[in-house]
Amino acid sequence: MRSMPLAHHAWHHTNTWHPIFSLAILSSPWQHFPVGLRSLQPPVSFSTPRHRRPPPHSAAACMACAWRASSFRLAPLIAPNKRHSLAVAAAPHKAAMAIAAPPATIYFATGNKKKLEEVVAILEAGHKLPFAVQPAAVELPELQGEPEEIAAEKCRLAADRLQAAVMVEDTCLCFNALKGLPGPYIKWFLQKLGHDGLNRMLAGFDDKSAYAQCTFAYTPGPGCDPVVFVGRTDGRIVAARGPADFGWDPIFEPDGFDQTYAELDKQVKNGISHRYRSLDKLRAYLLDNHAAAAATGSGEAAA
Ligand SMILES: O=c1[nH]c(=O)c2ncn([C@@H]3O[C@H](COP(=O)(O)OP(=O)(O)OP(=O)(O)O)[C@@H](O)[C@H]3O)c2[nH]1
Ligand SMILES: [Mg+2]
Repeated sequence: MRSMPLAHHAWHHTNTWHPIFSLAILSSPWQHFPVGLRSLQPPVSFSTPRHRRPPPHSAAACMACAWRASSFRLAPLIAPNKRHSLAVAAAPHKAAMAIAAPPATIYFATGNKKKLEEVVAILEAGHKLPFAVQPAAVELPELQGEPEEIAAEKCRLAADRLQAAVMVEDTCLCFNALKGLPGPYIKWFLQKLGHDGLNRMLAGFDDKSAYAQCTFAYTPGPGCDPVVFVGRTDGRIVAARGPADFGWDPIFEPDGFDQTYAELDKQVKNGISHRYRSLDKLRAYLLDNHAAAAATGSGEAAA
């Protein structure tokens, strides 16, 4: 342990499980998920460090850590939590390592077809990516906590399930009068209350302002801590207008428009949406890493 570089020490020993996730998972539909996910139920995985290699391992031998090192140096837009900051601050040996190129295929794991449609449209409309993004229909648990932590954990679970590079997103609808609620719990509020009920939640408030927030998380593979990117679009909650084929689109009117998300042309929504804003940051991050890896000659994208 004494010979373990400080960054690795920080990595392995600050990467502890937040109890709120264990509670969420124990009390969620998680229990019914297929074997790949079930095998991760507490206490097996969640009480143990998330890095699968027994610490301490050689930093040079760990491409996962090499990737992390490059991502921390190259992506100031990432919203690092305390653990990340610690790892970044204490990563001198990592900085010396080669930059790993993004994998050739990244899976977008979601159980929501409408999200998938928008992600595909947003990616197709922007800079061409030097790697493939493939959909993976994976049912992921609805976790509790802060949006960044929820997205990161979804990402870890999906990467474990698919044994691949994965991106996921988690979407919030936040009412300012309710200090950000329903936030990440909007799915349940929408299911139980519908558009009218969501409007009625604000009946006693003058402030109808709200924001839609999307948090993308990406990991190059199982065992690697995800990086997260947050995008937000401000607006207000209105009586439902427009097609009701995607969630709460009919009751969210983005600032600067007199149409709801549902009424807006899809291309317009995909140019201003919370999803566009976070996915655009992830795209920039992946392109930067790809360019940096190419510049250092550290390699072709791995399969
Ligand atoms: O009107 C909408 N416009 C959007 O742009 C949008 N994005 C997500 N949603 C809904 O908000 C909840 C998020 O929950 P969520 O992030 O957990 O998604 P999900 O469970 O459907 O899929 P996933 O978690 O498998 O990816 C779910 O009810 C989604 O249908 C949206 N509704
Ligand atoms: Mg979900």
